Amino acid sequence: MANRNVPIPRRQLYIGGEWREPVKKKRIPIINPATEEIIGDIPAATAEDVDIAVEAARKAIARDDWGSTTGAQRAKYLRAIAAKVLEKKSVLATLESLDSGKTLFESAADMDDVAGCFEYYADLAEALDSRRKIPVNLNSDSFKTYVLREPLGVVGLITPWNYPLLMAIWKVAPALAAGCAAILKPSELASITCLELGEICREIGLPSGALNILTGLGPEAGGPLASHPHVDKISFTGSGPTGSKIMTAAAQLVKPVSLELGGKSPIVVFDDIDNLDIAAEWTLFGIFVNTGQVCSATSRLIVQESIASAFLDRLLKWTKNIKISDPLEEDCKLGPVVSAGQYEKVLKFISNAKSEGATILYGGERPQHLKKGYYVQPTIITDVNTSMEIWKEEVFGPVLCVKTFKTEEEAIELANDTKYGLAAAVMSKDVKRCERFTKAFQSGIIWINCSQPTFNQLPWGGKKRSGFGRDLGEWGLESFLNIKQVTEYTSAEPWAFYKSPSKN
Ligand SMILES: NC(=O)C1=CN([C@@H]2O[C@H](COP(=O)(O)OP(=O)(O)OC[C@H]3O[C@@H](n4cnc5c(N)ncnc54)[C@H](O)[C@@H]3O)[C@@H](O)[C@H]2O)C=CC1
Ligand SMILES: C[N+](C)(C)CCCC(=O)O
Ligand code: NA
Repeated sequence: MANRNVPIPRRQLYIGGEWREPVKKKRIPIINPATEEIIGDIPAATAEDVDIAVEAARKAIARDDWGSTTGAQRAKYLRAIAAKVLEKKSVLATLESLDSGKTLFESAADMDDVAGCFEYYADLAEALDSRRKIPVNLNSDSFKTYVLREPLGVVGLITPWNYPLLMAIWKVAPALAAGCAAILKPSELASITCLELGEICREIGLPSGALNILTGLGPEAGGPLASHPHVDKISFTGSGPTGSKIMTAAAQLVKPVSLELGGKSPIVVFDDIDNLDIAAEWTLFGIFVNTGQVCSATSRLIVQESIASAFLDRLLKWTKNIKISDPLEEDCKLGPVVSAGQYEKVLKFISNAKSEGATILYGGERPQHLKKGYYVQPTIITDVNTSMEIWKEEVFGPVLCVKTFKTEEEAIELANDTKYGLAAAVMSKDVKRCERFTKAFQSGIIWINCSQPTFNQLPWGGKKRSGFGRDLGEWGLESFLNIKQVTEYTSAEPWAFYKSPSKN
């Protein structure tokens, strides 16, 4: 087992390049979901701190050392952060696991992804220098013009607990690459690694105020950020109801938002697959990785009737093989869910499914061998119909529900039978069929013969109730840029729209 005695640093808010005690001096306990113990605390920002942070961010933009940087200069900062993340990888990964319950293997992989994301946006920041000013030919003798891409300004980044540092970095890295000044508000359920990012920024000498980190409760710290008149954009990842509140607050000021809001994504498995085990493993990974707390989790298995019983049989064998333990234990593949609230919520979804007439084929309870911690067995639910809660609502836990189909048309209808539209997966060796599904799926992310692999280069986001806007790729950078057209009258002749008074 990894060292669980990694000390939890006691931090303050990171504002204007310094650690600063919250104005109201409040703190929130940190709970380790594997032990239910309080292992430290984080500062709790309120509206007063949001004001100070917004001011620090505005100053950063007004100062040459941040506001006048080239993309190449910002790329140096981003690469320095990436290098520090890798240098501190083992401590950061342990802290992430202690805070969120994520397996140590996954936390370590997240830290690699965090560093990779900073490096990717460092490249894009450099490329921005040559694409900052785009000439546009007007075919006009009287006008010349160009289009500028500039930083949008001060941006608020409100992020969830399921990938505490990684989800923050998906927004922080492009915001800094674009030249914005950012205020990050991570989730109160898992903020440790985001505060450590503050220490990294201090160590590498990121200009003060370019990134500010305000931990605290959603309504108390996130709310004032979303409604702040001097915050130019909010980028949010989290639940639908909170996304809707943020959009409502932002709408009062016509502040742009981008929202990434979970889903109930389908995985469709056809009987033409060559290898049941390969398909079974992807299906499992799609719902049990990170204990199912993934917005893009493929939580609805739609399997062709002809192979359903053989496939479920295989799924069960693989599921029974999943090691459930303290996330710091060697080879742990399923840790606890993040909090007591999430634990209750997941178990309630399971009991509601039972009372609505579904069958708990496997799991559904807390594992017998773990007396403490917010553990839930990997759970597979069958005899599901489309009016049940378990078919319709996002569980955000290790719970897969299963339906069978006969025809391709039926499979498409079931796949799209959801208010969400984040991701969708199809498993088939028929290339044409996979193309038909790619077109038919109503979502932003399509996986063919896999589920969940994610790349920095590719746009991440959904449609329908899964939100709008895209993180990652060039789209993630665009969302932090303002597009400015510059038009110049170059003719020596008068405009001659009005009658000239000198001709009276
Ligand atoms: N799509 C996704 O990636 C995620 C989905 N969820 C789903 O949401 C459920 C609730 O989890 P929560 O942690 O409560 O998610 P949440 O959506 O409430 O929290 C996400 C972020 O929003 C902040 N926030 C909360 N209320 C706010 C407000 N009024 N104004 C501004 N910011 C606010 C939170 O502090 C956190 O930083 C989960 O059970 C899960 O089903 C949760 C986290 C991530
Ligand atoms: C694809 N993965 C698992 C790396 C990240 C999913 C991000 C999310 O839950 O929003
Ligand atoms: Na925690």
